Amino acid sequence: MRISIEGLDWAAGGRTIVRDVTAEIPAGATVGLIGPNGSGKSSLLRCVAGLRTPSRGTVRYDGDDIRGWSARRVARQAAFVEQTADTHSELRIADIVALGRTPFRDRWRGLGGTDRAVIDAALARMELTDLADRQWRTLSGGERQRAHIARALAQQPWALLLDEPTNHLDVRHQLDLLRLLADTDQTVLVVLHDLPLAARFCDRLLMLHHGSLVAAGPPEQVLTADRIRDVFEVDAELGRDSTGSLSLTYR
Ligand SMILES: Nc1ncnc2c1ncn2[C@@H]1O[C@H](COP(=O)(O)OP(=O)(O)OP(=O)(O)O)[C@@H](O)[C@H]1O
Repeated sequence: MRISIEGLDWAAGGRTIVRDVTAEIPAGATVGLIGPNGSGKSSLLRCVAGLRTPSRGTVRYDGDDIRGWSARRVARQAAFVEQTADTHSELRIADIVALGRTPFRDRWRGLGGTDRAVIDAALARMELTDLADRQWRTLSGGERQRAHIARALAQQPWALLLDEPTNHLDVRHQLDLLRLLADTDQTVLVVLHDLPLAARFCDRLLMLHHGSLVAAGPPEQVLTADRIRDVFEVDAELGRDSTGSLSLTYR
C-alpha cells in the first residue's frame, strides 16, 4: 500500500506542530522518520495513522483520502505501534496480541482457527510463545514492546506505523526487529532515533525539524554532516563500515 502525505499541517495548543509536509511512502518501502525531540515525528505519524485529523492537507492510502475513516477501517489497512503503549493490566500477552484481530472479527464471535494461527505466528515471530500466558503487569519493558509489535503483526496490515519501536529493546532484539521491518513486503513508516540503524535498515529517510520536512531520500543523501549539525546540533563524522553501511561517529 502506498501512503501519500500532501501539504499536511497539524496544529494543537494554538501552535502549528507539523508544517506543510508532503512525502510519498512507496508500497513495500521501509521509511524512517527522524528528527530531534519535539520535531513533530509522533504527531505526523499519528496523522498518517488516522489518529489525528490534519488541520490542512491530506493522507492517502493507495490514493484514497482517509479523512473521516473509522478506526476499524484504518486498522484493516495500517497497524500503529505507540511509543509508550500501556495496556489494561489484567490481560495476558496472548489476549493483547489477539486484539490485533479485532478489525476483522464480528463483535460477538470468538476467535476462529485462522485468527489463532495468525496470533500464534505473531507470538512466535516476537519470541513470545513461552510468555503467552503471562500477565501484562509482570512483563519487562522490552517484552511489552515486543507484545505490542506482535499485536500489530497479528493485524496483518498493509502498512506498519511504528513510533520508536526499539527504545526498550536490547541490541539483538533491535536488530531482529529492524531486519523484519526491512525485509517485510508491508509498507513501513518508523520513527527512529538511532541514525546509523535508520541508515542501515531504511530505504529512505524523512527528516523533520521544527515540524517541517527538511530532507527526504536515500539515507546517504539525507544524512550529511552539515544537516546533522544544523538539525541535531551535533558534529558527526560520516563514513562507511566494512559492510558498506553508513557509519557515524559523534564528536
Ligand atoms: N496535543 C498537543 N497539544 C499541544 N502540544 C503538543 C501536543 N502534542 C504534541 N505537542 C507538542 O508538539 C511538539 C512535537 O511533538 P511530537 O511528540 O510530535 O515530537 P517528536 O518529534 O515525536 O518528539 P520525541 O522525539 O521527543 O518523541 C512538541 O513540542 C510537543 O510538546
